[in-house]
Amino acid sequence: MTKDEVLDVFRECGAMLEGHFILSSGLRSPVFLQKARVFQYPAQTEKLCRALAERIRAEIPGVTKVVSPAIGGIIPGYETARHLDVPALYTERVEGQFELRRGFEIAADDRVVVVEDIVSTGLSIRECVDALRKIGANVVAAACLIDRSGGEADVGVPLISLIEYKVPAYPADQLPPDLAAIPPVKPGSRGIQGVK
Ligand SMILES: O=P(O)(O)OC[C@H]1O[C@H](OP(=O)(O)OP(=O)(O)O)[C@H](O)[C@@H]1O
Ligand SMILES: O=C(O)c1cc(=O)[nH]c(=O)[nH]1
Ligand SMILES: [Mg+2]
Repeated sequence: MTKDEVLDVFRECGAMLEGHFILSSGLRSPVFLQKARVFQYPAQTEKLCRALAERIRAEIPGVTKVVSPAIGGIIPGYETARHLDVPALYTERVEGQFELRRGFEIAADDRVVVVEDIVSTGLSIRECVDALRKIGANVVAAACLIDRSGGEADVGVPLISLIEYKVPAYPADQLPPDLAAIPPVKPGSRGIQGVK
C-alpha cells in the first residue's frame, strides 16, 4: 500500500484526530492516530495487516510467532499473524511492566516479531522486547502500521513500518502557544487505574 492509501484508511475511519493529546510517552501532540477507529472495521484492518505481513515476509525469513504490546497492538498483531500463518501472542502490563500473558509460551528456537499499531518514541516496543528477552525469547524484528517518528525511533531491533508519517510531539513544558491553549486529553491506556 502507498503512504496515501494508508493515511486515507485512517482518514475515512475518522481516526485522524486533531487537538491536544498526551501520548503514551508523556509527550504532547496536536495529532492523534486513533487506531481503534480503524480496527473496528475488519476489512480495513485486514487490508493494512495483509500489506504489513507481506513486508515482514519479504524482509524477515522464518518468523514463527508474533507478539504484540497490549492493548493497541493486539488486533493488528492477530491480523498480521493470520496472514503470516503463525500464532499471535501479546504482552500485557502487570503493575506497569509488560509481561507475556499467562498461558502463552515461546520456545528458544522461535523467531519472534513484535507487531505494534503506532510507533511514536518506540518506548512501548522497547519495553515489550525487553520483557520478551527477559524470558529468553529471540526477537528478530518489530513492525508497525505507522511510524510517527519518521524513522527516528530506536526500538532495539530492526523496525519495519508500513508507512512513516512524521508528526510533531513536544515535551509538556515546551508547548507552542496554540497547543497550550487547548485542554489536553489522554486517549491511550498507559497510566490508567494506577498503572504506570
Ligand atoms: O512509541 P511510543 O512512544 O511507546 O508510543 C506508541 C504507543 O502508544 C500507544 O499505546 P498506549 O500506551 O497509549 O496504550 P494502548 O496500546 O492501550 O492504546 C500505541 O498503541 C503504542 O503502543
Ligand atoms: O504516542 C502515542 O501514544 C500514540 C500516538 C498516536 O498517534 N496514536 C496512538 O495510538 N498512540
Ligand atoms: Mg499501545
